Amino acid sequence: MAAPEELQLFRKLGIGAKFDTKRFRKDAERSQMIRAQVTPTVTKEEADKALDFFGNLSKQKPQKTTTENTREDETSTETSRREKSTEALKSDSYGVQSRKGKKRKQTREETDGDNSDDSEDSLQLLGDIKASKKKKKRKKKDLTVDKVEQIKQEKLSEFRHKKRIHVQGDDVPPPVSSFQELQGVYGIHPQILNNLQGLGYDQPTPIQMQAIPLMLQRREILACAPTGSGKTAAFILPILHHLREPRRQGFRAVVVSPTRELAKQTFTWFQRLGEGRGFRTYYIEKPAQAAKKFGPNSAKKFDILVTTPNRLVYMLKQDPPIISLHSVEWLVVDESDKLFEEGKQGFRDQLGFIYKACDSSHVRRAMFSATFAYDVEQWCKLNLDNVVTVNIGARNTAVDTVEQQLLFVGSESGKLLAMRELVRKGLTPPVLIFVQSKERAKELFHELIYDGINVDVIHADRTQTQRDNTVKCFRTGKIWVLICTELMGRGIDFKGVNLVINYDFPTSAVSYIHRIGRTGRAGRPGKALTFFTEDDLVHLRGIANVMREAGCEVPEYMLELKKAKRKERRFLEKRAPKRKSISTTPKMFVDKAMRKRKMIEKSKKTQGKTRNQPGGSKANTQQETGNLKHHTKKGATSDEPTAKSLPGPKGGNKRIKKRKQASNIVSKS
Ligand SMILES: Nc1ncnc2c1ncn2[C@@H]1O[C@H](COP(=O)(O)OP(=O)(O)OP(=O)(O)O)[C@@H](O)[C@H]1O
Repeated sequence: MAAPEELQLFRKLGIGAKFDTKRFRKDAERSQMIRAQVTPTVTKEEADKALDFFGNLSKQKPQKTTTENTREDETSTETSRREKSTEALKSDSYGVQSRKGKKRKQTREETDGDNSDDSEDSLQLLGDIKASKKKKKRKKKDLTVDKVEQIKQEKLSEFRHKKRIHVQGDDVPPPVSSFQELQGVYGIHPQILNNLQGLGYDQPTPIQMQAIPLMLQRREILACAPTGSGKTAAFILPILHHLREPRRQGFRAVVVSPTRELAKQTFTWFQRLGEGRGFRTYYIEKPAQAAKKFGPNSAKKFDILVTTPNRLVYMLKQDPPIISLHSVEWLVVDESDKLFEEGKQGFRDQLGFIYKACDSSHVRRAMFSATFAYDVEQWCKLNLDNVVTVNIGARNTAVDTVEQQLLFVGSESGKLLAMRELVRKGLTPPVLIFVQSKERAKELFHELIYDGINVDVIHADRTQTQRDNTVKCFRTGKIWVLICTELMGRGIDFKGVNLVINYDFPTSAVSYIHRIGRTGRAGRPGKALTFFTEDDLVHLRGIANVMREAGCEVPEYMLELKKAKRKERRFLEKRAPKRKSISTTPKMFVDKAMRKRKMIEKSKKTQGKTRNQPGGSKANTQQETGNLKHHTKKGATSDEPTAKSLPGPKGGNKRIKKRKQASNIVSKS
């Protein structure tokens, strides 16, 4: 600082002169020409520190250069944008929100973490703007990938929700929405897609959407989907894809079904869907015949085996075994809950035997059914490899395309009256009638055929040829009404069955679901009518519940009936109530009809023999063909009396009229 005398001299000399106080501010201040600026004694940092009660500022980074500031601004803008989009994602999800919430929170935490990282990096890399930008870009990309994945998952859940597909398991592949996708993603052979198109399969059904990709990824599955929803194609397609081409390696795929009729139907579907691919599918019709056919090496000609458990086990148990399952890559158990049943009616032991016989290290298993059983699920979870369960819709429900109705008929004789009343009003064929036993099937057949209805019957006592012919005639419309037992309850796909009549009440809700599932298939409409008497009250509640679930009106009292205990239900399932025999036709008429029929058959045989002598083999062939024609013409193929072999229509009609007058159906539904 200059002395005061010097300053005074400076002022005197400077009188009149113009002094640039701005330029020489310091000198002006020193000479006190202008007032010196007060420099704060406390710096900004010091002031801020004093106000920082929670010590936040101590964590603050040092001041940055302009460039750094700009970058930080960008980062904070980006952060807030990310936060905003995360918030947006959070608010637009529904079903996914709860599950994804945690992940989102984590993403946000990661995002926050990213920001601090960014700032630290920018400090470390002072001036190295390029490097910092690169890293930021990568992070931005990572985040976009996460977001895209998240949106994809949400869309997937939404799609599954819409199609009522419920899955349980790890790494479940996304469902496909079209068959074409299967070609794009999995390389399904175009010929198979052509075959699908030829069959009129435009869109996959929900079970096909999910089960096909799973099996194509060689995942073991337990699938449960409503009756008539296309489960057969859902397992046939992946099998055909995995087998690639025919090989001389022996059976590489085995499908086990509970009945011959179903096995034969599945065999036909393998041929239709695999047309043009050259696969050789074998259906065990007669084990003895198969034994001759296979020999030690000849079974190698075949690729796919479709069978019932008993036939296969019989062949496996021969010494040496007639058949080998060592090369099996796919074991499919159709109607799995039925095959898992224990005891006389079930096939659990046989299934166990087959399961063990498929001992290749890379064998995969798939279980399919329309109804769910807890023990099958538990078994699958314990024994299958990383199993995925697929359920379509609610478990153990009937399809809503079937209009269901219950009819109280008072007593056993009331059933026949109700049946005749239905015929009087007019039935639209084809119609399936379920009874509880083969004896009752025969009895009802005798009654209905007497009424002049185009009816036939199928049950376990009939020969294989008779059963096959009956099925064929019903499929082709030559028979309009088919009486059957539980044998036809599962899996059989008769196109366009118009009405299912439960003449005898089913002994369980599961049996009811399968029986009425013979109609209303593949989205078509159908009707189901169930007769009940007081003997059936114990099962009524269960079936009423199934009906209500499917949206049918059910009287409230049925739902309030006493619920049978689990043990009791199990017992009742296996034992249908004893019922009075179905008979209103006097025995005399039935016997007369039988005698007449036998006489006709006998005379035909003798005629055939005399006409064709001595050419024996030719004669037999002609006779077989002749018989077949005769049966199909009349719409009956059995050894039971046919419409024509019974007493003339006149007497029958009079009696029918009387019966009709007497019929008085009491309906409570
Ligand atoms: N994608 C599809 N598009 C059109 N029809 C189909 C499709 N898939 C299957 N179908 C038809 O639907 C009908 C029922 O199929 P399928 O017999 O496989 O049913 P399901 O689920 O096995 O029934 P169930 O439980 O009674 O055995 C068949 O006639 C079949 O041809």
